[in-house]
Amino acid sequence: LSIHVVNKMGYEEFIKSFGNVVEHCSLCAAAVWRERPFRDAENLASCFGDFIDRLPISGKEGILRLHPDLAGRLAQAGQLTSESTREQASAGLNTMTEEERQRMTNLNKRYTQKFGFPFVICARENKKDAILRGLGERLENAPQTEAITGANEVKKICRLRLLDLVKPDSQLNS
Ligand SMILES: NC(=O)NC1=NC(=O)NC1=O
Repeated sequence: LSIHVVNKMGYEEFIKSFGNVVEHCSLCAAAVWRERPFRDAENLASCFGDFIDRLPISGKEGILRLHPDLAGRLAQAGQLTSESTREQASAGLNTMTEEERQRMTNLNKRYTQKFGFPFVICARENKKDAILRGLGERLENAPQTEAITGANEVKKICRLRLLDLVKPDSQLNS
């Protein structure tokens, strides 16, 4: 997509195109549409980021609750969205040993029990060892801290998904 095409979209088309750049949260796209026109993909990503930053803690937690666990039940059942499937595979989460998977499952369960939302990290910026380490470390954080830390990871995931969708004109045969 060219940013010029994006800027001409009505909100239905915009939501259809960007409804999953924040996992299962088309509300974000529905809200960000009003900020058009966007200069480029980075500007579009920062509009999504600002929307997430402006949410109250309850809204940030809500966005985190919409995320699938890493290497969790949905992943093992092959029921992740295509974006999540690709991201989790890129971190090597689909090639874990049984021991690693067990450790991930236990840590995810402890994290979700403590915070009331799942552990979210940008899988494209981390490999499985960093993810397991991050999960163990962040488990010690205060709830308020983790809602914000998780939301910042969602912003990284969202930006990378947008950069996949919106290409600079130089890269398009427009
Ligand atoms: N719980 C998660 O962190 N999920 C995910 N992170 C990603 O980068 N993709 C996901 O599906």
